[in-house]
Amino acid sequence: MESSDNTAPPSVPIPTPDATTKTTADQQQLPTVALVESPPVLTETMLSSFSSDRSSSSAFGAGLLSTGFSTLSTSTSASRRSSMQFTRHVEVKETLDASLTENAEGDKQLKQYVLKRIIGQGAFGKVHLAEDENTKICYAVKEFSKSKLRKKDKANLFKLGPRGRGRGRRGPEAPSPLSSESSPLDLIRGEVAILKKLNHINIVKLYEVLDVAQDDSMYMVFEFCERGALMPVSLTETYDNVFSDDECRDVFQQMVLGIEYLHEHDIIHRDIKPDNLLRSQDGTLKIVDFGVSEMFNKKGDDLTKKSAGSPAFMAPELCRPDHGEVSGRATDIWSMGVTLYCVRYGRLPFISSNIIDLNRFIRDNDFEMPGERDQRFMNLMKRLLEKDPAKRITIDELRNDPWLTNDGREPLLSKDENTKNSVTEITEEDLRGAIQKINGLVTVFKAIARFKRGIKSPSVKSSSSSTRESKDKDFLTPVALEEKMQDADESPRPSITTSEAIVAEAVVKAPATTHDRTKAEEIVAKELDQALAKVLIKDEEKKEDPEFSKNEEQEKKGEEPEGYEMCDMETGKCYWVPAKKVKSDVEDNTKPEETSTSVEESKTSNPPSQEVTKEDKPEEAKKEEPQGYQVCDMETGMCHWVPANKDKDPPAVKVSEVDVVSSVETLVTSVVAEPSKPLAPSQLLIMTNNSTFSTAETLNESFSSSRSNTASPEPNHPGHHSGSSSPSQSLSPGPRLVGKLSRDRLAMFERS
Ligand SMILES: Nc1ncnc2c1ncn2[C@@H]1O[C@H](COP(=O)(O)OP(=O)(O)OP(=O)(O)O)[C@@H](O)[C@H]1O
Repeated sequence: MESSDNTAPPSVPIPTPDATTKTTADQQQLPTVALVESPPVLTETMLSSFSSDRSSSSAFGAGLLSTGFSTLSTSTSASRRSSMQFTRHVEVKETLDASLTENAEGDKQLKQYVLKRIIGQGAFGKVHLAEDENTKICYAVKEFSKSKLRKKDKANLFKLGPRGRGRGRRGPEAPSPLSSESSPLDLIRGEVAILKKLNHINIVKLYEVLDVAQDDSMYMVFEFCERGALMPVSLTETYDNVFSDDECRDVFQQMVLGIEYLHEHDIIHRDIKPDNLLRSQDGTLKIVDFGVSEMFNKKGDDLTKKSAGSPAFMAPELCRPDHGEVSGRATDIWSMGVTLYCVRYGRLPFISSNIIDLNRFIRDNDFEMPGERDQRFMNLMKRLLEKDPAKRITIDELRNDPWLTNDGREPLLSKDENTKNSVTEITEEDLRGAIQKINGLVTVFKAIARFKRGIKSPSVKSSSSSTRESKDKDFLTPVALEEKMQDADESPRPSITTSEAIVAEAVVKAPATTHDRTKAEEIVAKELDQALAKVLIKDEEKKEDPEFSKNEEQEKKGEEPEGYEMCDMETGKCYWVPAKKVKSDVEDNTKPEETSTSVEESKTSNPPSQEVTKEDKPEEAKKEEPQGYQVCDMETGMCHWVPANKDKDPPAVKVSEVDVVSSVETLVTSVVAEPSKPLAPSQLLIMTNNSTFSTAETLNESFSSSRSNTASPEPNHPGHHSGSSSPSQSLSPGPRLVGKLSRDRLAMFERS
């Protein structure tokens, strides 16, 4: 790859680990692989300022850049458009033997990077502001939980097959992270391989990848984008601090340049949204997060069947279950259109309180631009948000758009100049070399073992003891909560399900958790431990199960245990299902279920968790209307069939670890994102057998009234959408609605 070192300021050498004052014994023992000769010394922003843009470099010195967007000088944006985008290609370092130490000030330190504070939270870990102790240059260090990544990756295996595995997906020949040669870092190898190849001012620069062998974390060191994300996006609120016409144009031009560069090199980003567009101190836009990006090996090929990205930014052609192949370039352009709309108006063009309606709106509805007076902007938006991908504006057409170029007064940098820092095709060797491997399959088993140990935590108490003890505590256990609710209600009340109670219980504690996700997680983790004791197959039972013991032994020997981990594709939460159990559970599921009135009963007659498919529903096979309902977690899409018994109270819902974990995950997200509006227990999404959505509360009401009227809820065939919207459809959407949600999950909802 072309390097423009001659344009960069002189390098300040960074000491090798040996010379680093905080070198640990571990670092000395284990080799650091693939250290490169010229380490990064300056952020991309600084480099471009020094090399190509005198005005922004002086602005940097004057401290102008620490203020808001309005400080962006015209000369800076003009120079972006017209001068060469000097960037310096820096090799990405790979360090497999990093240690997390503590320095004299009590700050955590990873090699020369002193972790100063947390600046963000990603799906797989925190993002830290770090300072290089030698150069004093700041970086954003993104932490990844290996176990979370692995679970997600396994889930992707079920969902997508090997081609879709690993962050930053690519060709079918990508080695499986579970192959015998795998290392934990293989889980991000695709993303690293893509990032290593990119060299553009509007794309975040990756400097180093580090694995801390002895714990669950690995790290990616990125250039620090001082001004963070472009803007917050909310499903419910409008962001007031919208951008001026010039600022919108500047942001969009930079977006177009960055995406043109990617597309020209056959990389589809697939998750363009304001959250993934950060800004450096001088207002330079940086496209980040290549976790779901895809690189196509064949020139011009961009057809993909995959769905990824954030629902509110997804193109209409992706908003259909089982959509066929779509053009990845066109979907990126749609997302750019939604992003431009957000930047201009401070809100989303398509808004709905639930994902199914949102998808319908995106597919079928027009968007509005009330008060917009610039006809050029209106025309551009219509071409960006064109429902037919074949008619949608292309990047080449965008280059000449009257609004984007301000009628030719502010032209873009030429395509040749913009794309000349070529990306060479990622070869198999690149991919394998993206991160050097030292660990083998052992690591996989360690991760599984760790996960299992997590389930069988010694701190888990028996349900009775935990219930008794918790009465003394300042929060309610599920059982205590249930009792309390029943006391408060004169009429016999349908049994509150344990998963709801767990959520409810954590909600009780939620106000105290405020924005601190870590605290919230700690609190719910404790809750989870107790809850798991109630809902999981007991350890004793497991130990008696010869298949289970066999698996344990196999694992100890380092052999692959028989069975599989069942994972929620979105959250990556998994649990282990021994091989024999799988068979019997599936058989069990084909038999008509007894109505169970307690979690204990349901636990013995059913597997801890099974996604409900048509085949699973017992009565459907007999072509009878099934009596009962599905309980679905609106976040994960995990569903359970619960048979109804008209003469009795509605049965307690089976609860699995997956339910609990994902409920808690949803709760944590909600608590952290909207501490003032924690999820109520009734906000668990329940899909009744007439396929309308209702909350636990409305369902309970409907059962109560059906009992008093001795009439059962009208059963319709599952899968048939009534079309009527129940009041419960106005469920709180939760912050995740604008987060990532896979197409498959929506399909699952719609099929149900
Ligand atoms: N290079 C960076 N410079 C400054 N802040 C950053 C940088 N990268 C991430 N952040 C901050 O951290 C937050 C979380 O980023 P991150 O990309 O990890 O989250 P995410 O979108 O959930 O991605 P992922 O799915 O990959 O975990 C961002 O919103 C941003 O505020």
